Amino acid sequence: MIRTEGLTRRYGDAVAVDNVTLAIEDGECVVLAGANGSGKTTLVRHFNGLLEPDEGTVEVNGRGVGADLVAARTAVGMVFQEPRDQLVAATVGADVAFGPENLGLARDEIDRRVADALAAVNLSGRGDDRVDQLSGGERERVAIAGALAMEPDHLVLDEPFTGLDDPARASVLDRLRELSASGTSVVIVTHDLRDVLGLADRVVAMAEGRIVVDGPPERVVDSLAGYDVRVPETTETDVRGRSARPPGRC
Ligand SMILES: Nc1ncnc2c1ncn2[C@@H]1O[C@H](COP(=O)(O)OP(=O)(O)OP(=O)(O)O)[C@@H](O)[C@H]1O
Repeated sequence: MIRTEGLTRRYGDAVAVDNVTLAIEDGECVVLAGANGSGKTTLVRHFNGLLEPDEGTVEVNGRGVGADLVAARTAVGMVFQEPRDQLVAATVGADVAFGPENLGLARDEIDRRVADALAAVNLSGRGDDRVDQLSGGERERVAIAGALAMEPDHLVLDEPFTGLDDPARASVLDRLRELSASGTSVVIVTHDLRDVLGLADRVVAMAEGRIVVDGPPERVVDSLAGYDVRVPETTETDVRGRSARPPGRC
């Protein structure tokens, strides 16, 4: 579980996250929505200790994040909006293998994870491609694969679908659904719910650093309109489609 209690974070005098208390259960698929500047990224950067709260606490799996940063970063995988900054190796395969190698895993296990992760982002067979020759969307997919290969307890993706084509997006969404079903919590940060609303167990919306909406999509979708987030035009169908799936799963 990821839990924040009274989390407040300021940049200078400006309050970016304002007294947020939030618990994300294992296996829960949460869409964290809100307009630009509402505090989404600032909030999730606390989940693995990239930021420290000015006030309040953050726990992952029952432990304070600041007490063991390595444990928090192993437990919480993150993919950010700017994937370029997250790629570290010359080739696709080496980049995705980088994290698992640092965990000290056996070669077979690393190879399995890399192959699984590349398949999940529709990049099977592209392990030898040079990272500097990839398109922006392909880099985004490599960054997602790198996070998947870590097999974290909790996975946070910040605007993960902007540069992905339809097949890659569908493939990643399928994998996220599988991960959630197997107990990984998935947090998708976005101001555009068109792809993800039908998959979420829960939608949390922020405005001006506070949580203003929190509930299952079918209950809260009508209240999202006032918060500058984009919802599917066929919301009714999507939400009904989602509710036909087993509860508590992405
Ligand atoms: N490094 C920073 N220095 C100063 N102010 C910042 C910094 N990062 C964010 N902010 C401010 O904090 C507030 C929340 O920003 P944040 O990036 O968390 O919002 P967001 O909801 O993720 O927005 P977006 O959808 O545009 O990514 C905004 O007013 C932003 O300008």
